[in-house]
Amino acid sequence: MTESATVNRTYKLRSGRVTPGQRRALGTLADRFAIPAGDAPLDLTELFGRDAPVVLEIGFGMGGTTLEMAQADPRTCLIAADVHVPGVGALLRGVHERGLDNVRVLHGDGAQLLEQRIPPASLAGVRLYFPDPWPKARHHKRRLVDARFAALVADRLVPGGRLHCATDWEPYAEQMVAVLAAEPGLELEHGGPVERPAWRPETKYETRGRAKGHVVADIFARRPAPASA
Ligand SMILES: C[S@@+](CC[C@H](N)C(=O)[O-])C[C@H]1O[C@@H](n2cnc3c(N)ncnc32)[C@H](O)[C@@H]1O
Repeated sequence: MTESATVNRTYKLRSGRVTPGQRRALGTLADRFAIPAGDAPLDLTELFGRDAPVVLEIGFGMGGTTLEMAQADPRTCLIAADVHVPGVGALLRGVHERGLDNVRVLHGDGAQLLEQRIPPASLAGVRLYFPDPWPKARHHKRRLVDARFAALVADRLVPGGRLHCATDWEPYAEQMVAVLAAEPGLELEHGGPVERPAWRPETKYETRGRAKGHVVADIFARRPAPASA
């Protein structure tokens, strides 16, 4: 994987223990549900076989909440990216078992996909649920949400499109609020974190964070829609 110009770190593809079911899914379902390889910008209408709002989720983990949200809202198409092999296998399997036709899966860096293959003004939403918090100061530069990421998201959202972040790491929530508020192409909604909306199921990582007493923040920023005449 080449280094992205947008994000100041390279994410390595992560292996981990893959179950036989995940392995089968990786072998047999990728042709149907994976993002086609290559560098060319994606034609999102062609990718899903229809013209529909498309949302990108970066870092879906094992994909449980991704499946729930895709099933609950079949009119929205979802591109789900993660670097972790078992999670990709689990999501491919879940998409097949639930008969979902509104999910496509990338085994790779979601920020790089956003930068290199998602056309400007094409996404209805970007979701980032519990990105790695990189708590040590010397690792803060690896955090996904920084000024360059905010500018990239602003460019790829349609007017009125929304970035939705969630984190249980308070200093990262503060960083998110600061960089999103400073991005001229985005409007921070509510001025700061809010409680989890009912339509976002609790994620696996979030459950662990709550068990440790962490406070969870949901943060929304919108690309402003042009004022109507
Ligand atoms: C802390 S986990 C959270 C997973 C899930 N969203 C949850 O809340 O349970 C972060 C996830 O992001 C993935 N990840 C980190 N950087 C990524 C990137 N640049 N592109 C895609 N996935 C990434 C990791 O592999 C991991 O699955």
